[in-house]
Amino acid sequence: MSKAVEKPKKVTIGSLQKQRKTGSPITVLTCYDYPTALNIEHTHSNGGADKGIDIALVGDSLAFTALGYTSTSQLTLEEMIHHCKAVTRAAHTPLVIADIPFGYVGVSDERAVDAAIRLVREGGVDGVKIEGGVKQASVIEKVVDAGVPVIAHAGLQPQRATQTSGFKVQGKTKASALSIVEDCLAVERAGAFALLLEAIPPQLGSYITHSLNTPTIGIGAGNGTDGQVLVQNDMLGAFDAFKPKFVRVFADIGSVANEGIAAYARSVRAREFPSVDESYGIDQGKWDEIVEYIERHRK
Ligand SMILES: Nc1nc(=O)c2c([nH]1)NC[C@@H]1CN(c3ccc(C(=O)N[C@@H](CCC(=O)O)C(=O)O)cc3)CN21
Ligand SMILES: CC(C)C(=O)C(=O)O
Ligand SMILES: [Mg+2]
Repeated sequence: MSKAVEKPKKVTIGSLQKQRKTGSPITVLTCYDYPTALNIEHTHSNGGADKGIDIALVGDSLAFTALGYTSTSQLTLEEMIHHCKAVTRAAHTPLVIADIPFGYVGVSDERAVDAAIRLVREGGVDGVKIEGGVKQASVIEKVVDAGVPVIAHAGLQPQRATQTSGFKVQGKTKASALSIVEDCLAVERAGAFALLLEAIPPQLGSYITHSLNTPTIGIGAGNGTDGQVLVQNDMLGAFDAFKPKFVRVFADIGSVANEGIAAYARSVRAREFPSVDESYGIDQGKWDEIVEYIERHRK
């Protein structure tokens, strides 16, 4: 008897908490559209939770990587929803989380809650990510109360890059490290189900991970967090406008794509493409009859 192909089991908040308890690292990767979501779904072809990419993050980094903006603050909620729809058509097994774009948190609780609900209802995502700490704890609580699971994002907060004078490592002084620890404790108390830590020293990443009961996911936060996240275009060599220190290129599809496109252009110019096999041929006798017919009838 042939073994039935088992549908992979959907990742859940519960399975992520179990991974933290058992020390099985949580894998997170950004994705922005249907093909990048298919890449992530494909990692589950041999299993489910705990096997492939656990969380697909529709990050507002798509402003840079998918839309060519020069800042994430240019990204609208409508654009984010459009990308979430494409992602959720392909990503069925991972938990899918969307960044709430710039301009929706810190204005009024209602504005943030409405944005979170639209991302779930229209974008089809499972939850949202909110940058912030102590000051954003109450809005995180409101979003959670509205029924939308939240990942909090502390340390370097790219939506505040202008206020922090650029994409700079955080938590290198006593005051800064303390304020990040306070942020993490506050968002955990507010009900965030996971915590993303960006661009902090590895010791601080481990310290926070030991201080919380909530799973931590690091990007440039060292090897002591419960999980890791990278931007898919960065780790596939498909984005080079800037390259943070924490990026490792695991496969260079950017150069493969460039080489392929250049080879296509060369083949067209050399009239080497298309070949006979790549054309819809008919035999010459038939064509001769067609030409004769056309010549007789054309005006
Ligand atoms: N493509 C992409 N990758 C990312 O990792 C990313 C985005 N976009 N957009 C949103 C934020 C912005 N991020 C960034 C961007 C740049 C640096 C960077 O170049 N950092 C310097 C350190 C600067 C300093 O500490 O003075 C580095 O060398 O890593 C870090 C994080 C992370 N996120
Ligand atoms: C870099 C990750 C954590 C993110 O927030 C994004 O992709 O927007
Ligand atoms: Mg982001």
